[in-house]
Amino acid sequence: MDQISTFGASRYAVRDLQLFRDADDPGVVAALAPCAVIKVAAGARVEDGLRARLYIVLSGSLEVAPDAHSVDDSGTTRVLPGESVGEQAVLDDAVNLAAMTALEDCELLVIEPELVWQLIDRSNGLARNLLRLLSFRVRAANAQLKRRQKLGEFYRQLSLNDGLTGLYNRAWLNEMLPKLAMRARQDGSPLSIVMVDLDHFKRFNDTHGHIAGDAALSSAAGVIRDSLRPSDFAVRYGGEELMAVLPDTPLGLAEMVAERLAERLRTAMVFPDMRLPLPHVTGSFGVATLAAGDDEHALMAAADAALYRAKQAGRDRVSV
Ligand SMILES: Nc1nc2c(ncn2[C@@H]2O[C@H](COP(=O)(O)OP(=O)(O)OP(=O)(O)O)[C@@H](O)[C@H]2O)c(=O)[nH]1
Repeated sequence: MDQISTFGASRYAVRDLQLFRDADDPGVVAALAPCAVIKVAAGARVEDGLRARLYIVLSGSLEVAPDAHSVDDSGTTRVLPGESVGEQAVLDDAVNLAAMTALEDCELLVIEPELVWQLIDRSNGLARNLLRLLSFRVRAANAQLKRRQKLGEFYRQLSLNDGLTGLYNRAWLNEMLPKLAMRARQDGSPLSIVMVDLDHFKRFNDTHGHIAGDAALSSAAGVIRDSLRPSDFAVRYGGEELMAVLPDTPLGLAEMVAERLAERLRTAMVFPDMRLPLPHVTGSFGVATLAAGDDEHALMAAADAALYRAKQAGRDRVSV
């Protein structure tokens, strides 16, 4: 990163610099003449020290990562001849955290911050160009932020869904059931749940293999998902334990929903592949409704107790 010349003695002209477009009056040209032109070899970092400076690429190209501490390289920009980097750090007098690396041998014009301010005072054209550039940068940063938010939301959704069945998972239940219970208490609306435990599933796995077991689980999950209203939720909260969460649903209606699920499960097909039809699986169902003054733990315990009764009574049935 050696100084090889001054701008005035170099082969470059002020009109080629984007920031100085329509702002190349003789005063500006004279002020820029003593500024350093440096050479940076391909692959080398532009070492800015602790002082922000304005750099304008005269030849070659730079890659700029927004923050030298950032680990991901999404959001890096390529700065081409005539374009500048570092103007924001100069304006707010901050240390330039951007990591600048030469993509090929480069020549850069270096403008010290004091001179940038003097030039802004002197040239309306430069001030206008700077404002335009900053406005463009703000828009680009906002767009990137939006993209990241969307990506974050995508991964959040992913973390709340079960990979095998696509149903909501235990993390979802832990986050959402307390909220649904609180809303039900506040609104005075009934909240019911139906716990489903597949019957003799260990035997099914042992007889037909784990892959067939996975297919049976997916089939059962599909039955639940496809049988509910859009406002209900289907959850896989354990290995072979599924649940329907039914807001605004009193106990009697929840029991009917459970009966419908039991019936559909009895007849649902399980196909791990097209050559091997498998026996149907059945489930035991425990239904409960949030009682006045109770919380989600009491609701889960009530449904669990009902499920236990369904198992004890011979499985493949609904208990309240
Ligand atoms: N294939 C498959 N099996 C699972 C999965 N998660 C849990 N299981 C199996 O589910 C079985 C549950 O067995 P148990 O809890 O003993 O109950 P069960 O055999 O269904 O008997 P009952 O509940 O009393 O009717 C175990 O063998 C688990 O390995 C899964 O993701 N895929």
